[in-house]
Amino acid sequence: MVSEFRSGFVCFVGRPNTGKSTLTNALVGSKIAITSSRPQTTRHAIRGIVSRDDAQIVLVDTPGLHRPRTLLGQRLNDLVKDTYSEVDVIGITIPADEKIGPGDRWIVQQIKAVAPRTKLIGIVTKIDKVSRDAVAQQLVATSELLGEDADVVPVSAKSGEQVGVLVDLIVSTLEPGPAFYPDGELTDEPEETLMAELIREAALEGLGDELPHSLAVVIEEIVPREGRTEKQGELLDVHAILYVERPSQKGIVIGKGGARLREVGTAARTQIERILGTRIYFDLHVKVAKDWQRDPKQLGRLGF
Ligand SMILES: Nc1nc2c(ncn2[C@@H]2O[C@H](COP(=O)(O)OP(=O)(O)OP(=O)(O)O)[C@@H](O)[C@H]2O)c(=O)[nH]1
Repeated sequence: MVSEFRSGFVCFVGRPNTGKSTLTNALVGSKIAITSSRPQTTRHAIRGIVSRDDAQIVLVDTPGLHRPRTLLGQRLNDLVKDTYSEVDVIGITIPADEKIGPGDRWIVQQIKAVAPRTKLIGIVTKIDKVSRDAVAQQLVATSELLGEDADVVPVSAKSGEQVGVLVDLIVSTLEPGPAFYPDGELTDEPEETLMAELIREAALEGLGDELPHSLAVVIEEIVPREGRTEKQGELLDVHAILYVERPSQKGIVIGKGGARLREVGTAARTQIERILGTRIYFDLHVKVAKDWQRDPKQLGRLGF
């Protein structure tokens, strides 16, 4: 019997340095863990996609949860908590080589309070760093921390040991559902797609239903700015075109005196700089591509 296709959203949560990023990369494989598309169900960045014949796991990024000291910290935490209740599975990362402490307990408490129905998996990371006995002890401690309902799995993202077991476990906890990304592939040009998608998202922000299917963004060129000193850091000049279907839509996207387009650029730039860690200068243009939605050649050119 062929089992039903399963899919869902997963995020890794844990104290800093517990191996979340390394694990993400190990799961996603060589294709780097940046991608662009954000499905409707979550407002948070996708870090990677694990695609198999029988399942698709979408790894969602969350900034870390911190003990809030400021109002801004509180707001950030609220955002993170939204993610906890939106995802299907939360993997709590506990390093094998460090004792479970108040920081771990606080995170688990928060998650259980905010997202009581989200499935938890305890992931004991970095098992290559300690003895088998120490791993076993940490598994027991993690199980006590999370409660009986939670599965606990040991893994080394570095050696790859148990990575497949973790994927199997995650898949087994997901509900039947479709692949969110049809071919399951991450693009070979993740940065371009990411930029295009974030610009598109920013341009659609706050607009009604009319525009969404009529807007495509093409990154024409990414050019490193010359003459930057090491101290200034890299700056990328990014030339992008926003294609709309009708002249009336062009006005909407550009806004009065270009105000809206500038906002779009700023919003997308802020996000992209955060994700890529590189400064960006956007040169955005809006063009009308008549009836492109019905023209297969145009569609192809625009990456649809
Ligand atoms: N030996 C070993 N080291 C690991 C493993 N996974 C991660 N590390 C190391 O642990 C450190 C932290 O790993 P990250 O993946 O950056 O941890 P993180 O949880 O994403 O950290 P933050 O981004 O600070 O939250 C890095 O130096 C990794 O190389 C592992 O399986 N084995």
